[in-house]
Amino acid sequence: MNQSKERRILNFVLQNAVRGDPCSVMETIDKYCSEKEWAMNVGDVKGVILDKTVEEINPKVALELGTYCGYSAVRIARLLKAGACLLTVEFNPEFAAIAKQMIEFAGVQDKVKLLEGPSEVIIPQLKKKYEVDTLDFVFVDHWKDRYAPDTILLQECSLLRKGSVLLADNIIFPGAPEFVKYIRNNPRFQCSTYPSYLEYMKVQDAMEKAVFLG
Ligand SMILES: CNc1ncnc2c1ncn2[C@@H]1O[C@H](/C=C/CNC(=O)c2cc(-c3ccc(F)cc3)cc(O)c2O)[C@H](F)[C@H]1O
Ligand SMILES: [Mg+2]
Repeated sequence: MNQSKERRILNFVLQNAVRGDPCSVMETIDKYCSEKEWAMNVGDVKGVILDKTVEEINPKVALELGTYCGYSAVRIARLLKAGACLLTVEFNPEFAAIAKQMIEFAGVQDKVKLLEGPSEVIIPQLKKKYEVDTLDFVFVDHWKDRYAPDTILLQECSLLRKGSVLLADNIIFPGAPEFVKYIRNNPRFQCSTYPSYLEYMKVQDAMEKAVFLG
């Protein structure tokens, strides 16, 4: 049966990127997805906003919702200090398998734990099963209609502490209107919007940063 786009992206990385070099993996994915086949990685433009947010927070424990091919997992993990870790959640087995190989090829596997399953199941397991106390940083990039319910679930599971930072992708395109309405009207979050561009396109997009006030 014919290969998936995600499999083609992984193969292009395995054949063209430098093993153990996260930047090389990111650049190679960006090259493939801007020149050959578009894919929904956060990309090299919004990726700089992600980088700056991660560097500012310097998280010990980070969570990502929606691993996809592992581009942003590699992007985040490369910036994590010794002893810090990224938990990334993906429920599509094919994507999870691809992301696992992508993360290992990039050499960041010691900083990343890929949790295969739906966020609504994994989030309530983070404390007991994955020994998480609270999350310092959450990158939200899965189904857009799940951003708000999962933000509520994170609070219900006491996974946010005063100062925890959420960064949500695609606030403009495809958009996450329920999330924006929820988070900007919620006195427990201090929100800021970062206008940018959709990955690999001259289309406006934005990221929303929301700091939990406790
Ligand atoms: C709901 N719970 C989940 N649990 C675990 N993994 C999940 C869950 N939900 C999804 N996943 C997993 O998270 C990923 C989903 C990413 C969704 N991302 C997008 O749709 C998305 C779309 C565009 C886009 C822009 C222009 C255009 F013309 C068409 C599309 C751009 C973007 O940057 C995006 O992030 C993965 F695929 C899915 O299995
Ligand atoms: Mg996205």
